[in-house]
Amino acid sequence: MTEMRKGPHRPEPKSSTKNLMPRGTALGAVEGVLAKGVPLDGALAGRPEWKRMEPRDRAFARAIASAVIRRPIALDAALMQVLDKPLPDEEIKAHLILRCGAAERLILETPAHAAVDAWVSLMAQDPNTARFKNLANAVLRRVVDQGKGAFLDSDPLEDLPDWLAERWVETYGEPVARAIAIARSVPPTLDLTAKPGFDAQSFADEIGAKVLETGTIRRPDIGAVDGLPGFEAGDWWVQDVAAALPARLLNVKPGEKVADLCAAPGGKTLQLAATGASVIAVDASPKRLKRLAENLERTKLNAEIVTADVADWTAPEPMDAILLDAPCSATGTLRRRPDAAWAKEPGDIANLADIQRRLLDASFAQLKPGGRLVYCTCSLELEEGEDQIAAFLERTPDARLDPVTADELPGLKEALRPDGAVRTRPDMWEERGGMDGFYIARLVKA
Ligand SMILES: C[S@@+](CC[C@H](N)C(=O)[O-])C[C@H]1O[C@@H](n2cnc3c(N)ncnc32)[C@H](O)[C@@H]1O
Repeated sequence: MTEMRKGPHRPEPKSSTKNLMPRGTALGAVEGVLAKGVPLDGALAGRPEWKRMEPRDRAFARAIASAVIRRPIALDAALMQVLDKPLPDEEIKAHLILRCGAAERLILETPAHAAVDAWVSLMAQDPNTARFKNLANAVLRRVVDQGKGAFLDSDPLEDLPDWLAERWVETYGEPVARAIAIARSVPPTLDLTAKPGFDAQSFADEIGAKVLETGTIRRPDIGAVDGLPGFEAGDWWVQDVAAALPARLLNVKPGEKVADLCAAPGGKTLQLAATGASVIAVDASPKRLKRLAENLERTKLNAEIVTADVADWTAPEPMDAILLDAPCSATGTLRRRPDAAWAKEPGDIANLADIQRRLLDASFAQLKPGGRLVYCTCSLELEEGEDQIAAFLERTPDARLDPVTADELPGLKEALRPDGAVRTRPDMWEERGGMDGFYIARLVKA
């Protein structure tokens, strides 16, 4: 997913005023996400005009929509400094237009002369909102001067669905929960994993990036990934710094028989295949496996692809090593997918934990004695991580935790739990742009 950030990679709207199409697209998408829980990608691509839009306008629409979805309540706090009273509850569309306009002014920092007329026109176009057009004009002209303080003071925890914010406060305590919410409130970095032997430092210098201690190449701006040098050659792939850890911690050696379970779209399969191991990639989704196959082709790496439910899959022979990246609530990735917060419900977590339990038992059964399994989820919820593994160890006498050591996590000791499992959080490496929240445990079979 690409999205606009401030700085040199920021796509500007094609004309300074009245560029209505991308703004109208953003408005429709925000409505889909916040009111109906539709994923942002689907809400944007589902707009009839999407196919006709130029990449620049698409990026602009996505940037506005993402900005609103990250900070809806903070934007309301700013608007309330200018409005005499809130809009009536039923004026959903007018409210969303004000939020979108305020996001452009306050977050994307579009000057009033380039943004306000367009939002006033969108307000005027719809007979249901037309009577708010003068209000929109006045509010969006003044929202920076009068509302910026309230925007900056607003608590990012309030921009999350209540049940999720409450959960994080209960699990991690309020200061950490707030730090996680702050990490979600700004656009993420571009993180790349390179093939072994690739000159990551020269590449990083070329694209204005840094090589982090764990080997990930990180650039502050996402920009257009397929335009970067080395994309066609398949020298690297997009992968969050924390998402790159599980495959590394499996310590795969050339020639080993390795299964990547729940593999698609394949970031971790590529890492495993690049070690020279013999890799089987299993996933239940043919559509996602197609992307995995394309990724293997682009990077010129090899893995056997199997379409199957991991709960029913039997390995052709006992495996030396297994990576299980189980389906999860993905609450650790909300800084990359801020819209996903509205697509979840509290009950999802118990259902997913149940699926993870079954997949974990089935996966462990495919290991040879002495084999190792890395279990991971990109979730911040204990039921999908710490609690899941504690229960597994209790019911599985031939399993033990193989503690990860501090030198396996260069620069990231804070992610090491006392028991040797790993817990990353979006607020870790905050000054460098954070990371996805992952739980990772390495298990060994007796
Ligand atoms: C977290 S994603 C995997 C991401 C992937 N490992 C990567 O690094 O690109 C979870 C995957 O599990 C797959 N999945 C969900 N339930 C499954 C099941 N019962 N059997 C096999 N795959 C399943 C989904 O299709 C999805 O691709």
